[in-house]
Amino acid sequence: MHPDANSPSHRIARVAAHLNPSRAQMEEGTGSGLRPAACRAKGGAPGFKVAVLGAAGGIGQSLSLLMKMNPLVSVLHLYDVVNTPGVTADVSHMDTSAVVRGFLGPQQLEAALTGMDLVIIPAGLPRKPGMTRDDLFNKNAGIVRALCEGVAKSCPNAIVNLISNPVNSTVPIAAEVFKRAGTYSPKRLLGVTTLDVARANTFVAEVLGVDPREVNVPVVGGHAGITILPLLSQVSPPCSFTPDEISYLTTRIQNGGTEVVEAKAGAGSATLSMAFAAAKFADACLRGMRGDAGVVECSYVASEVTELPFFATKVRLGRGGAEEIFPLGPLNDFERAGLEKAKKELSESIQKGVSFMNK
Ligand SMILES: NC(=O)C1=CN([C@@H]2O[C@H](COP(=O)(O)OP(=O)(O)OC[C@H]3O[C@@H](n4cnc5c(N)ncnc54)[C@H](O)[C@@H]3O)[C@@H](O)[C@H]2O)C=CC1
Ligand SMILES: O=C([O-])CC(=O)C(=O)O
Repeated sequence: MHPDANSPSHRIARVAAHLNPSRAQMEEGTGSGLRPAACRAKGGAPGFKVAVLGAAGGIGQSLSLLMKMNPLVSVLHLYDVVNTPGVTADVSHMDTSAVVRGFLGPQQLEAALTGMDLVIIPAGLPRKPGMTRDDLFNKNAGIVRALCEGVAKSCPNAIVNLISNPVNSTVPIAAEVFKRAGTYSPKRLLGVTTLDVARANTFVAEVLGVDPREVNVPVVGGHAGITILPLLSQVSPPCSFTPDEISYLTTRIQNGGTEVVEAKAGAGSATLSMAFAAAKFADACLRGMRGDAGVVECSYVASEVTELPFFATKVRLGRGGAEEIFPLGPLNDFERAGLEKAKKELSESIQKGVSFMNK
């Protein structure tokens, strides 16, 4: 090191270079929060390395903020095809310990993913009023395939939290990508259905007149319309509902996404509640990866609970991802009928994802 390298003027120059990475540096991957080796502000407490793919989007920005607040995260990589320099500069000013780095465009995907422990994927188009989640398939299938190919290449052992819709089909697509790359571990691929549980907890708590934080509703099946199956007979703490309440709650939980899409009237779908749900699920994954006992969340995973290859139920999260998949438990007649309808639609969505990869 030059004898003056630690002089006040040199230190200021170093920090300034870090704070204002030029767009050219960002495009070369030399800026974007990559800290100069001699910079004192190393951050980086022990913890996990997490990447958000689609970090400049409606979900991605709030999710990046929430992951920067998570003390289990030591390094946070923000990747998108647009606007990551701004989001990265912004989030990096939060005085929490995670070191934030931004990555822009496919030529930086490899750098964004190398060394990551957990990859969260909210990249892709959201719905507009009148669309189903399946209407997003044509655009989002290719995005998910390309990003998962990047995961297989650069961080094959990372746990993946997949948010991009239609989740019922994008998770099977991701599984096929990993199988082809020879990196597939069913335990490490988790479709995020936490927002269905958050909505179910909220709406049930409203009906019961209690704090939603005290309520836990298992939601099984998948993540679209009738495939979203709240098990109101298994609510914790135990409670009972009238037939009208069951009908109202089931419909509202299944249509929660559409309720937001219509209220936003063309400006997108759930982003804030989704970022909250994704951050909650990612935190549960990180606690499991750390070795905490008894971390259980609902998730859409490879499963033998039904005859379908993928299904959402409660799973126990551990060091390797979904370590244990819990059975459905006792269902009442209403839930059994709902399950049969859900399975029919789910089966088609799974097949659609697999066929996309076999084209
Ligand atoms: N699983 C769930 O419960 C939920 C899933 N979603 C889904 O999440 C996805 C994202 O939603 P929003 O954030 O509202 O959309 P958005 O349009 O606000 O953001 C999407 C971001 O993805 C980026 N992107 C597009 N192609 C990309 C690529 N190849 N690589 C990296 N980034 C790319 C875009 O540039 C954009 O910044 C949608 O598919 C939506 O349907 C939304 C809510 C709930
Ligand atoms: O409804 C949508 O399109 C977004 C979504 O998956 C949800 O909010 O549950």
